Amino acid sequence: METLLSQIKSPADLKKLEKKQLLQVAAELREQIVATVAKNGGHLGSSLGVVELTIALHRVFDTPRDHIIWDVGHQAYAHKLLTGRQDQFGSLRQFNGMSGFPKRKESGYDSFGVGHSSTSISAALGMAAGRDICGDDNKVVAVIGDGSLTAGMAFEGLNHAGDLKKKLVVILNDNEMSISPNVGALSSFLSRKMTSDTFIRFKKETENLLGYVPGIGRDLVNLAKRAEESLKSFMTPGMLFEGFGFDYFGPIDGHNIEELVATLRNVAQINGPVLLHILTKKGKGYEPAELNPPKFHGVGPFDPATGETNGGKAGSAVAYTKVFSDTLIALAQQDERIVGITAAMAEGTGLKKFSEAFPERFFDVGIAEQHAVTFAAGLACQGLRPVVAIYSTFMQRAYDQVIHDVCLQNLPVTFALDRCGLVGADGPTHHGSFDLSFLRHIPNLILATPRNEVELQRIMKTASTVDGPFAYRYPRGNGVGLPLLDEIEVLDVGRGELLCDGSDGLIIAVGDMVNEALIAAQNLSERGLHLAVIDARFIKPLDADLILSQVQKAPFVVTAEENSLQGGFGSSVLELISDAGMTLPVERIGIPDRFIGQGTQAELRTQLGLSSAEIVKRVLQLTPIDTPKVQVS
Ligand SMILES: Cc1ncc(C[n+]2csc(CCOP(=O)(O)OP(=O)(O)O)c2C)c(N)n1
Ligand SMILES: CC(=O)[C@@H](O)[C@H](O)COP(=O)(O)O
Ligand SMILES: [Mg+2]
Repeated sequence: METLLSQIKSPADLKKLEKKQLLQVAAELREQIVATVAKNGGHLGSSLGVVELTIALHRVFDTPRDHIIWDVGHQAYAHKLLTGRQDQFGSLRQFNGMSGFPKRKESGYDSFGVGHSSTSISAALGMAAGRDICGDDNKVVAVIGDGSLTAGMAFEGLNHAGDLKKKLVVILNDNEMSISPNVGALSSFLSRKMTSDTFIRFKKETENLLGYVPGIGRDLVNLAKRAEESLKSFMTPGMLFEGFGFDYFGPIDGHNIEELVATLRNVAQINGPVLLHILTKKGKGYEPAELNPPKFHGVGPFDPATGETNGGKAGSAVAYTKVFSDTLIALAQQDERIVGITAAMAEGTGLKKFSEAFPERFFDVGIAEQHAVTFAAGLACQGLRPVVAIYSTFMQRAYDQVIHDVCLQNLPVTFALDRCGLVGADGPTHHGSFDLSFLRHIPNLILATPRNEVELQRIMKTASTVDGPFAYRYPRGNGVGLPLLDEIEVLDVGRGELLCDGSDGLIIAVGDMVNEALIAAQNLSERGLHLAVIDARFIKPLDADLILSQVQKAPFVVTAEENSLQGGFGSSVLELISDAGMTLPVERIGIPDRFIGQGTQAELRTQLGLSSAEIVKRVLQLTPIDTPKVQVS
């Protein structure tokens, strides 16, 4: 039977439907989203939570002339399905397939590209201001979640919007969840917990105070009691947004399409900034996601009938995140100065376990990477040893804080950068391709990356002994399967490791690429070429003695890293060689100077030549003609 959804080729078709048919569209959208995410993995709960909102938005607004800007964009699956992309939806998050986030290149309906949080209000305000300069009259709507509203950037946008007074609709999608339950005073305020707490305290204090007034005390108390109800209704989340110069409406039920449509029609007419507060349930309509929102925030393939995932990858190797998590707990047991900080990623970074082991020494600061770093600097000033666990891509947000607040003052803050290099299906917004480049030139900062899980343990232990800033980065996925250490040794800072000797050429690698280098060296030695392999381990300080001593004997150097070639590890080796006055051919393997798409990590690494095969190929290109003729595998 043909579904209603399949008849919707664009929002114009949605507008033609009867009101009563919209519930069926909502159900069909949910079915399609669950079926596709169950196969491909993706951000399920957030998308299910805004199905009704998405229908209402495309009913009321004239998209794409009117702009909808989705914050983070992980909730935009229904939007994609209603805007002419049903045929491609099966390729969601696949190699060369549809992006999991709004992307301007993908569709004219995706008004703003996104993946990182809290940009929607600023972008929408820019569009509204641009519209007015150009004399247009299209409408602009930002949709932001309560989690994303915890970032300073969202408030920078609100602050400016209240000043510019442009015609702009901001929809606050409040489900009381970030990835984990949302945190912070703002979250309490929105959920009215603060309203009632504050109110009760206010009431008690007032009663006490008034009760003491001689003669008329009791009357005043009674008067105050009569004012109670109006006072209560006065203390709403609206006060906050009205303070920013917005007209506030809500909260309304974000799953009631009729109410949403009617309210949106009204707020769309208001000639200034408006905030519409809607209440939704993350995972709405799919029970496993409603019951366990963190699991279904971003989930791998699962059985749609039960919600069961396969419980992790086959094999004995442990995920780097878990190694980080367990090792940090072990280190913190020995050193009570260690505290853990996350910016709303307790699950993803593995700090959840730390928070259970050391609740007093753990901080979830909300989606506030900049604050996380400066907060850590403050803790370090107090003699503590903060470990800030942030995905490489999100650390981009806190660049100045790393330099100005931590490194300039040489404070002992450790940065644990998970998801370095290529992360896979989240694609270009989330690859951690740039961290070596944006960190390696910062004075005082030590920068290291492990080739396997045991090395991660050693680097972590080393970081815990250093009295200054230290960053280490490790990839998404599993280690190589080594048994973990109970006794972890401290490394010499800046000391690399010669893993394989040879004089026919030199490969210097970091991170996972060291393992590829070893495979390549083995392959080449079977062909009669004997290459030395160095695991530089520290990108800063580089092990100049080791590297230059090997460079002296080598006819050429190949560097390998899973980081942007621009200003990355290979560049640092080039600088070292040049500064030493040496000249020899240097080939650099790494991520090229463009944004990399989505796919599995394996697909992307093959596409970009981040592999032993590519190292072999480059070596053979550099090797003099009279070496044995060999086949490139
Ligand atoms: C700068 C940045 N930090 C962290 C993240 C990771 N992240 C993605 S969604 C999310 C929670 C968003 O919560 P909310 O805005 O309330 O949306 P919901 O998932 O509840 O719909 C987080 C922390 C991100 N995308 N960008
Ligand atoms: C949308 C977002 O930013 C996060 O949900 C991110 O996708 C998580 O990535 P991991 O799945 O690697 O934890
Ligand atoms: Mg939320």
